[in-house]
Parts: sequence; C-alpha cells; structure tokens
Amino acid sequence: MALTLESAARLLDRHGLLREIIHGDVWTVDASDIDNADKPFSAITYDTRKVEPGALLCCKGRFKAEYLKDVDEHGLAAYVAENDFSATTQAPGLIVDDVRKAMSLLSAEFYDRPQDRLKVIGITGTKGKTTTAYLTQAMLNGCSGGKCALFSSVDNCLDGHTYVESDLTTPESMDAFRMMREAVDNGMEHLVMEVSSQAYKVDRVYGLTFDVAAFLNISPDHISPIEHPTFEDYFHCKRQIVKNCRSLVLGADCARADLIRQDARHAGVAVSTFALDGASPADVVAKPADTEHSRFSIAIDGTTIGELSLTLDGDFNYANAAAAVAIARAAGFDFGSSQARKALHDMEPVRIAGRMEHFKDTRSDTIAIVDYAHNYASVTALLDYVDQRYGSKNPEITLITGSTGNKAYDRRSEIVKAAQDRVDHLVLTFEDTDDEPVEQVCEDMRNNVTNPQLDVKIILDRTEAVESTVGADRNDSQRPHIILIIGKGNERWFKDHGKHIPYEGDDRIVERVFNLQ
Ligand SMILES: CC(=O)N[C@H]1[C@@H](OP(=O)(O)OP(=O)(O)OC[C@H]2O[C@@H](n3ccc(=O)[nH]c3=O)[C@H](O)[C@@H]2O)O[C@H](CO)[C@@H](O)[C@@H]1O[C@H](C)C(=O)N[C@@H](C)C(=O)N[C@H](CCC(=O)O)C(=O)O
Ligand SMILES: Nc1ncnc2c1ncn2[C@@H]1O[C@H](COP(=O)(O)OP(=O)(O)OP(=O)(O)O)[C@@H](O)[C@H]1O
Repeated sequence: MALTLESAARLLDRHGLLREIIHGDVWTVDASDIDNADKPFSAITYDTRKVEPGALLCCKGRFKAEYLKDVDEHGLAAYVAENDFSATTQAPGLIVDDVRKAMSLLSAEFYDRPQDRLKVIGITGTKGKTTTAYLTQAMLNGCSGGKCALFSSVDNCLDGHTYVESDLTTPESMDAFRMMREAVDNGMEHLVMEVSSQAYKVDRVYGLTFDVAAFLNISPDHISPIEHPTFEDYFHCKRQIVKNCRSLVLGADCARADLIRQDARHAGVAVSTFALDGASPADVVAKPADTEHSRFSIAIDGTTIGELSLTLDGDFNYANAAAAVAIARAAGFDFGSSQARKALHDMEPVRIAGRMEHFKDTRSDTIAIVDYAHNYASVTALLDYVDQRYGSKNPEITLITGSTGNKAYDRRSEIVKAAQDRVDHLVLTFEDTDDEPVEQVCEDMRNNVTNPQLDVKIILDRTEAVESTVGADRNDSQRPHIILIIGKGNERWFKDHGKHIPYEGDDRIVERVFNLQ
C-alpha cells in the first residue's frame, strides 16, 4: 500500500511516536486537516539534496534547518523531524519523538514491507560477522539457486551474485529497506545481514524482526564517545537482537552466554548453539579432521554430516562455518538429507578480500598474511592460527598494525596486549582517523608496550611500513618469517578528516614487493 501523509501519521501514532502535524498555522493530530493527505509520496529520502516532487524527507542526525533552503522549489511534499521547521519550509511536518525510529517504520512501509517477502537473517558479534555472513550466503545461495542477498561491511549483494562495496556494516534503515525491495524485485528469497551494535544504538533496524539471528561472541570493542560509552552499553545494544528475532543461534563459548539465554527465555525465542570441538557442548560442532587443521568435520546433534576444507585458514573460520550451518538449519535447511555434503562444499571456496590472505615470497622463507584483525579477540585468534600452523618452525614474527583515530580507544592497548609477548617485532603505522593525529595513536600504542624484549618501530607512512618490512633482505636469516599486516584488509583508501584518500592496499603492496603481480 502506498505511503501517504495520512497513513504515515497513523503508523507513527500507532507506535506512540507522533506528537503533531504542523502545517503553517495548523497544528493537528488529524491528518485529514491537511491538503493532499491521501496523496501517495513519490519518494522517501534523508537528504535534502535528493528531494524530488512529492517526496517525504526524514530530518535525522546532525540535520540543520539551513539544508531546507531550496526544498520547496524541489517539490517537497512533507518532512518528518523532531523539530518544527515551518519557518523554513511550507511543507507539512510530522513532528515525532524519535526520528530514527520513525524513519525505519516509514521506510519499511514506503517500500511495501519487503522484509515480509524475505527470510531475513541478522548476524551480530564482535568478530566473525562478515565471514559468517559470506559463508551463510554461499550455503543459502547454493540451496536456493542463487536467491540469497547480503548486506555486509565489505559488500552488499542484491541479486545473489553482484557485489558492490558498502559504506556501513549495517545500512541506514531507509537504505536497508530500499535494498531489500530491490532484492525482492530481483527474486531473492533470503537476506543475510550483519547487524552492528551501532545499528541498534541509532535504530537502523528498528521494527525489523529477524527470522534467524546469530550472536557469535562478545568482547570489548567500539568504546568511545562517538560509539559506546562503556562495554555494558555496547553489549546491551547487541543484545537487542535477541528480542527482535524468531530463532537465535548462539556461540556456545560466547562470554556471558547465560545472560543472552535469559534474554531469549524472556522473549520466548528458541536457542541453538555452535562451537569448536573441545569447548562447550553445542548443537553444531566443528572438529579438526587432520593435524594441520586444514579440514574439519561438522556434526549436528552428535552426528557427523560431512567434512569441509575452507579456503579461509584459521580455526576461528571453522567456528564461523559451524555458525553458518547452525544458522541455515535454524532457517529451515534440512541437513539430514543428501544435501548436507553440497551445503558444506558450497562454503569451501568462499574468500573475503583482505581476510587471511597469504602471500609467499619466492626469494626467502617469508609469508605475509593480510588480515582484518583489529582488536584483542581477532589478534589473539590470528596469532593462535600462526602458532598452530607455523609454530613448530619457530618463525620470526612481525606485526604491522595501527589503530583507528578518534574512536575505539580500547583497541590501542588491547592489540598491544594480545601481541606483545607473541611477536618479535611490532611496526606501528597509519590507520583511519578523523582529526586525531596518527602520531598520537601510534605513541599511545607504543606506551602500552610493557615487554622490554619487543622491537617496536613507528613508521607513519603505511606504504613505507609495509614496503620496508616486507622487502627487507632476509636471505641470511636462519628462521622463517611471518609478517602479519592487519586492520585494513583490502581497503583501497584511508579515512582522514572525513575524506577518503586513495591507498594502494596492503595486499597489493605485498604482491608488488614479492614480485607476485
Ligand atoms: C553515528 C551515525 O550513525 N552516523 C551516521 C549518520 O550520520 P548523521 O545522521 O548524523 O548524518 P550526517 O552525515 O551528520 O548528516 C545529518 C543528516 O543531514 C542530511 N543532509 C546533509 C547535508 C545536506 O545538504 N542535506 C542533508 O539533508 C544527511 O543526509 C543526514 O541525513 O548517517 C550517515 C548516513 O546517513 C552515516 O554515514 C553516519 O555513520 C557514520 C559515518 C559512521 O561511520 N558511523 C559508524 C560509527 C558506524 O555506524 N559503524 C557501525 C559499526 C562498524 C563495526 O561494527 O565495525 C556500522 O554499522 O557501520
Ligand atoms: N570467530 C572469530 N573469532 C575471533 N576472531 C575472528 C573470528 N572470525 C574472524 N576473526 C578475525 O576478525 C577479523 C575480522 O573478521 P570479520 O570481518 O568476519 O569480523 P566482523 O565481525 O565483521 O568484524 P568488524 O566488525 O570489525 O567488521 C578477521 O580478519 C579475523 O582476524
């Protein structure tokens, strides 16, 4: 059904969000007092620069009245806001208590509730969201003939096969519902999406019920004045997914799993679990099938359904694969049938640019790994992998890392804490920032080093940091070398003072220096 001023007002009122409608001198809660209240809006936007005749505008975030300067000439039909802008526009205003919640509800209606036509899967957790989302999409795509869409922090995919770089982990609600509509129109039946803590903090998924939600793990991250003031707030935001789903998949080893189970009990939501073998008991378990940990078997309810060998290395990625199996099962996939082997097989080739990418030098015994680890949990997982896979060769390990400026301050100590007793050399370098000087971020990290044996260098220019470390002459060295370059993945830009600045990319620099291009 088309969205009109009348139906928008009714919807907002039903959700207790509508204060009043203001149009010139008219203040009312009855939309029929406003001319054209039954005329469908032609478009919906949160950006005045995109207003077209007949559009509904949501004024959210750090919106300023001055943005409304030309909107009447562009034909604005109405706006939704927490403030009265009748002094700046002649369009009627739906004045609400919370514009972000209003925007989510209105966008869903404007796009004709595409979520009702999709099986929607939401994945949250501190680490593994993107990987689990890709693995789940591969499996659901395989069993549905390519009908699974994806919203992730790397790419969005609205047709099962075309991947377009994304801006946010979880899109703004309006963008999410617009993309869901496009996915439905493209014939998609499933949507797998990452759900960040910010998504709940700023109501990007308000009113959305996930058919299946996954809560992978939780550890401190994203703590800063512009993200979450405390770990409690970060965790609280993520926990909202539990009461907004029909079925929950939970990492059996997730910290504070008991609290998440309580949330699920209170919400009447069924819980199933996944884990790596040897940890907590779980419904879906991944267990190494060889000593190299390059193959794992997957068991559901104690019965092995098959084995898989992922292109993505690392035990943690098999935990992510077990999560994907548990998610697909909760979404209704029948692993009891002969399809189980194919489902596991569908996950094997999944690669995610910039995650666990290995590069072998042809001239020395050196391996460089480009990965997206950037907090305590992921750096620990990465070093556990290095230990498990290469530890017997006693390699010399160098870690090249920075940490983001202006936010996630806890990472500066946590990355150092995870690495300082497990690597030989630490190279601190550029990472995304806003206006905080990168020198300061690197100095903060250096000040967290307490291991006097650790060789620490600051090389602010990231290209130089990677080039000089990867290109160092190692011909005389007795030990093999592992160089871990983390935190940027395959990103081809830096964020600096709110702008994207082109960057060659960690992976490409390694390929160039190793002569692999
Ligand atoms: C805190 C937050 O959620 N900020 C997001 C938000 O900003 P905002 O609403 O304040 O928007 P703004 O850019 O200040 O502008 C205010 C409004 O004025 C409008 N405008 C602006 C200019 C104009 O001429 N006319 C006009 O109408 C803008 O379209 C906007 O709607 O809306 C923007 C797009 O609409 C987002 O890009 C932006 O995310 C910022 C950039 C961001 O990076 N946030 C991070 C913290 C984030 O969300 N991260 C999470 C987690 C990542 C993880 O887990 O690793 C994520 O989900 O990505
Ligand atoms: N299950 C896991 N446990 C611990 N570390 C993991 C796990 N899965 C992935 N990692 C590590 O975290 C990094 C990021 O993985 P991924 O992108 O899948 O997580 P994410 O939750 O989407 O992260 P972010 O929120 O930072 O985008 C990987 O490069 C790897 O180092």
